[in-house]
Amino acid sequence: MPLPVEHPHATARALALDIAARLQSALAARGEALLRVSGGRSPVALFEQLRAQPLDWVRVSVQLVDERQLPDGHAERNETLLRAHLLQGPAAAARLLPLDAAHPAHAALTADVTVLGMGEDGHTASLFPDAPGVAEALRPEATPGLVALTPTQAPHPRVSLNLAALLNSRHTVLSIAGPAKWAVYQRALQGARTGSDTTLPISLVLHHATEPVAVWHAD
Ligand SMILES: O=C(O)[C@H](O)[C@@H](O)[C@H](O)[C@H](O)COP(=O)(O)O
Repeated sequence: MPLPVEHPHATARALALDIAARLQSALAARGEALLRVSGGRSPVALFEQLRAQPLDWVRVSVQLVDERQLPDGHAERNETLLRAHLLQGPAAAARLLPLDAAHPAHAALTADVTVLGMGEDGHTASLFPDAPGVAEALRPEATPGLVALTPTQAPHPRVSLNLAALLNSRHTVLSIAGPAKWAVYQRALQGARTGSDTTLPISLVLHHATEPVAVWHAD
């Protein structure tokens, strides 16, 4: 397991600049780029910094790592958040790849950058430790794909990329804020050193990543 690279006292602007530089390199190398992002509440500031970056957005695809199973346009859908805060201004030209069973190939793509969030229960994307069926979704050797999961402690049934799909990324960012999430990350890192901690799904990302995960921690 490569040790994570930690960025303490992180700002949304510094993370946006780092991500934009990586997308720019991908565009230069391959002519297109895939950015995977999380939903939840935390990424709004990042999205607003990122959308203003001078990239050739028309060649950038964006995909969520998870979605709440709610009607289109619902305020609690991650896509609604993404459209309101990232796919605006220059970034409105980016292509949003749907995250649904009708497009299984999208879940198997290699991302250039994946931005993960984390809950205080150690979940990432919608891989909640208490969700029935999560063990299969957390098998690193599973075929990269989409899973349907229903957490018991969080609202809404979800669809999520499985661990194998999340790991399919040239660069992985874990973006967290506040002391409580920092403490959970520290526990997950401890577990990642042994590889046995399936109670904190983020620990498995840290353990199985083949490149160092970049941990951006805002105070
Ligand atoms: O749909 C979701 O809920 C997310 O993708 C999820 O994995 C999120 O990143 C964490 O729950 C952190 O969420 P907050 O940013 O709201 O704390």
